[in-house]
Amino acid sequence: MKQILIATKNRGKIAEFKQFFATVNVEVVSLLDLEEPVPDIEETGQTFEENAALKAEEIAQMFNITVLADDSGLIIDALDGRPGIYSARYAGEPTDDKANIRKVLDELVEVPASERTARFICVLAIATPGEETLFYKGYCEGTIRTTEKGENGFGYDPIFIPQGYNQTMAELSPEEKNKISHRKNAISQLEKGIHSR
Ligand SMILES: O=c1nc[nH]c2c1ncn2[C@H]1C[C@H](O)[C@@H](COP(=O)(O)OP(=O)(O)OP(=O)(O)O)O1
Ligand SMILES: [Mg+2]
Repeated sequence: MKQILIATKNRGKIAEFKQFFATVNVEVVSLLDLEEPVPDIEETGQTFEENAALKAEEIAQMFNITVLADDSGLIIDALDGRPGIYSARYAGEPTDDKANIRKVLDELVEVPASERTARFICVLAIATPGEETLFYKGYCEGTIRTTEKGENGFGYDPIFIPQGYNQTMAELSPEEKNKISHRKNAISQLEKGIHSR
């Protein structure tokens, strides 16, 4: 079976990529599967693209193979786009999903339902040594609840209601999330060969 190395340590992302790539018979290998642990890559970029490229290119160089990386996050209009590229470390490091959710909900306490619009973004970077890195982008529009709900998924899923739904992303089954998510939409661009830069 063909394999793809994905430069991530996020178990939520890994589970989703396993589902996507199973449909085309590609086995997903992540940084958690390697015998030699790789150090965390510092996400020093100012954009999702820069951080996705940092992760993909560093691991591609390390193993001299093609590598896929995912940099993603939540963009909230009422917070001027925050947490944005800081989504994972919004409440500090090490990353704590529940603390991140609490911080977002605290910052939105005064914000009425009609102004709680947001979107998830996913930028995929594919790096091959000696070649130009390719980027694919996907979004998922929605709104932010005032409390958490649901146990599935990861990250900000328990407070994000996708447009057209009345459940949170964390109440959807993995299959349902994978039909509408920002990650799915980025993968679709990849499959169609529509790179964003
Ligand atoms: O589908 C999602 N559902 C809920 N939350 C999500 C999703 N997708 C990204 N997110 C949040 C989680 C994390 O707070 C940040 C990603 O940060 P990001 O640096 O790309 O990933 P990460 O540090 O968890 O793993 P890694 O860098 O090893 O791939 O956005
Ligand atoms: Mg990260």
